[in-house]
Amino acid sequence: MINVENVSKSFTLHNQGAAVIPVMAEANLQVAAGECVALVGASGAGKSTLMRMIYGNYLAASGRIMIGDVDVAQAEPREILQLRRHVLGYVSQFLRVVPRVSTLDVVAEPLLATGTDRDAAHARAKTLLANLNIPERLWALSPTTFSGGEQQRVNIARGFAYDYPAMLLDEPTASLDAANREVVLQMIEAAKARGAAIIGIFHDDAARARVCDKEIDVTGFTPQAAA
Ligand SMILES: Nc1ncnc2c1ncn2[C@@H]1O[C@H](COP(=O)(O)OP(=O)(O)OP(=O)(O)O)[C@@H](O)[C@H]1O
Repeated sequence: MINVENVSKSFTLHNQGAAVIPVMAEANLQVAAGECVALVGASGAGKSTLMRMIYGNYLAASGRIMIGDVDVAQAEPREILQLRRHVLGYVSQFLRVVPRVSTLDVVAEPLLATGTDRDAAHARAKTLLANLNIPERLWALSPTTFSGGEQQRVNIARGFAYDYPAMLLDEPTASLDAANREVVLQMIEAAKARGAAIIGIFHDDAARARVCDKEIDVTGFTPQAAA
């Protein structure tokens, strides 16, 4: 489902004399449907950079990033938006929300955007919010004023609302209490069981060992190591 082939990346620091910093070379990675692959490697090794390239936030300098039959490294912005709506989900650590939109609508939005009717979308959103222990009195409020942990759980509910065939998870269990961590791990297991291809960054070793089928050490993609 996800195929990363010979991807490289460098950053040009325009505010520092246009210095070019190569950060990745010859990155290769395959994730089948129903499989979860963990990106591992020391801080600064390039886990987030690789994930951002797969999501299309950073442009790869070369190589192919196939999500189904779309090459994210070559796709037009319009195709990337379409891919993100129907195929590729991304659960970041932080919630980015438009003020004044209710929590229920924030969570239901990916379903409404893909044609689910309002009642069914809201029913699904309510189930997710209840499972993630967000008190019902908060559902009509914007999550802008919620605690860090509440915002993270709203973000997870939103990220899992639509059944994406491919998902990117950036530390989905960071700063969750034990009960909510367990809920999220079960959500990841359920996503795998329905056939989602998942790439995750997990600093929680036990969580990674439980839900991931293999680990890819991105240190192997640093330009010096690949040369
Ligand atoms: N926007 C950017 N501009 C310049 N350099 C960047 C940029 N983003 C990342 N880098 C550099 O790329 C390298 C990889 O960073 P990245 O954030 O991908 O590492 P990471 O493995 O996710 O680290 P951590 O575990 O600390 O989050 C680092 O040397 C970083 O300084």
